[in-house]
Amino acid sequence: MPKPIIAIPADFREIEGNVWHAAPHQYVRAALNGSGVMSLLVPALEAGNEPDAILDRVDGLLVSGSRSNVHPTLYGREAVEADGPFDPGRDATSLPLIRRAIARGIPVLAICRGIQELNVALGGTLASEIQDLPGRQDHRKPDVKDLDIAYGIRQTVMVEPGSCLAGVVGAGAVQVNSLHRQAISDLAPNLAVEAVADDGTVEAVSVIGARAFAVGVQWHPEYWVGRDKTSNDLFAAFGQAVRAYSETREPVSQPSA
Ligand SMILES: N[C@@H](CCC(=O)NCCCC(=O)O)C(=O)O
Repeated sequence: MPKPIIAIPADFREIEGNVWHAAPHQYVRAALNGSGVMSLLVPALEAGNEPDAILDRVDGLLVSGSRSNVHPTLYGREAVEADGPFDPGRDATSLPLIRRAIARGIPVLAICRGIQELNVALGGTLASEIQDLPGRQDHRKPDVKDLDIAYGIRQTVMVEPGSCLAGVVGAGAVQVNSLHRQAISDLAPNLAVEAVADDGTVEAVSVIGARAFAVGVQWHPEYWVGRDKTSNDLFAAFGQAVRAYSETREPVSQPSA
């Protein structure tokens, strides 16, 4: 039985003077080693992607982190300097894929920028530079080159008892990392908060009434898959949901020759 396949929306990135569609290896590695699934990257196009044609061919959606931010016009306000950098191709690709995957009951795991896209895709808003807001801690990526330090586990989040996430990683205090400047502000109508940080920052959500696994986390479990139980449990649960969906997915009918 071949491994199921998930889609990962790529970033539109300038690398060595050219433009690439790229995603960090840590997500592909976590999907393979933690979920037992293969990954296909979806190019970050402002136009041209057809979400349902993509989703017809995969068994899950993994929405990765990125240093870029969702454009504020997508949640009803004008952009200011603090809201950048932007990636309109990523926004135009990721948000429709999220909406259609949830509507079709395709498993979704959304990480960091991904939880922010999930919230915006379903009608919520974001706050920028949250470390400057009263009472908020500094959740930003540490300015170091060593990735084990940058992605170091350094904050406690409280997982809501009875939540979807509690069923995966357990309720109560969980130790996670933190690499973000934005966070959920107005929660989308059909999202439920599943974990919060000490300063009230929303750290995890799930889709109310979702037909399949549909969870977003503000931290980066993908980096520690294979070395951290919480990370392992989250990707294992995503993999289980993807395999369950793959057993029900209709093969794509090829047009007759
Ligand atoms: N841009 C958003 C989301 C942050 C995020 O996804 N961070 C992971 C990438 C870290 C990096 O490579 O810089 C925000 O800042 O809130």
